[in-house]
Amino acid sequence: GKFGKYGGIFVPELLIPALEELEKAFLKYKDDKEFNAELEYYLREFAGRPTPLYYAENLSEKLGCKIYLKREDLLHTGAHKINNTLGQGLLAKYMGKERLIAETGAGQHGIATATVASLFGMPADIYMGSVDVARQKLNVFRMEISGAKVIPVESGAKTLKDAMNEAMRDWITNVENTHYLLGSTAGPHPYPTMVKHFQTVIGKETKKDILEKEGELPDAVIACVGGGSNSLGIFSEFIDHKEVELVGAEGGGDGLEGKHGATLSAGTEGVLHGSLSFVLQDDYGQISEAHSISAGLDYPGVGPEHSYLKVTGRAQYGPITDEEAFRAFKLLSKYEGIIPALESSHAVAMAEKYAKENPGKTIVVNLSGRGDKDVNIIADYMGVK
Ligand SMILES: CC/C=C(/N=C/c1c(COP(=O)(O)O)cnc(C)c1O)C(=O)O
Repeated sequence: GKFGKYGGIFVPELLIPALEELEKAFLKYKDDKEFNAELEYYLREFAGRPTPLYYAENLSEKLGCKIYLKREDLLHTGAHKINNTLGQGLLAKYMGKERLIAETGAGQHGIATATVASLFGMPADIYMGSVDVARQKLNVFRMEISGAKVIPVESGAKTLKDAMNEAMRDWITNVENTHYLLGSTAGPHPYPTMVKHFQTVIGKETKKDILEKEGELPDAVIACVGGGSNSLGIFSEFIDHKEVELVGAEGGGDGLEGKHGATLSAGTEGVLHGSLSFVLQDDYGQISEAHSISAGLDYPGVGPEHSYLKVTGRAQYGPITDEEAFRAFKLLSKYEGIIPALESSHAVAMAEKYAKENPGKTIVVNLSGRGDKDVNIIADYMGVK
């Protein structure tokens, strides 16, 4: 469970047996015919896969590049998160677990967990920082109407990091009957490997479609990076093709001089939530408070595989500020009639920057989610009452 030196298992002794049980089950079922037939059934009939690889004609005109959008925003529940929650939810069922818990920031992973809990007839407790409960109200309502319990977290920054702390604490107490459905490629082994595995369906579809449409691989694949799952899901199929540039857009918040969540752009090596990766920390090793207009990127850690891709130079990462993301949110809404999640807006803004420096290239942007959840944040940001 290592990516170079990154990854590993840095957890209290109490969690080791649960992680070993989970790894054993994942290795047993990941290539199992029956498991995959059932997973593919739900991905197709329930979540709505495959998603389009849409040629954004107006945006391409405007940016002077060929821009393709991978439409994970069209999935049931509105983001890529359901790829992972269907995989882990089914695995939990096969393992005989009776209860699901999860952390959430943007509420997309939360609703994707609540949705599969309803589908598989399990109770779900979703931990969510009270700051995020306030700024992603629509998703809190959706989780509760789906039968899940949203547990506000009041510790620390009251955002994603703190929600993960509480979820891990619950898991330690209830490890016998509970599966912790971790929502990104972070955390202790096997989570970074397992979550990426369930997200690689994005990259597989993208590679097939771009070859059909263009007859060759794209020049660049661009995605936003919070914990790192939608980006690894789409990067995965291109990593071995060195001619394809992989670009990650991080939450630049107020800029690198101010508060942000750009862990790979400005962080250092450290341990958080059970794995060695890059983190935002002060000189004493205390994890710093992150900030991003988008709750899903508002996280002072990042998955260990991204740390490996960064130090080996296989992928490039840069910050996109709140302001740049906000402008890209409006750009896509106005030019393509697609309202993106604020997280995904960071990838669109990064594509704009890439297009300016690389005219005439072919770019694939992972549109990880839709922006319904964010309209009140945008309205406030615009000063619209
Ligand atoms: C697991 C906590 C992250 C959440 N969301 C992260 C997110 C992200 C960033 O997460 P990653 O793909 O895992 O980097 C990108 N796009 C959308 C639409 C997101 O909602 C959540 O709680 O919904």
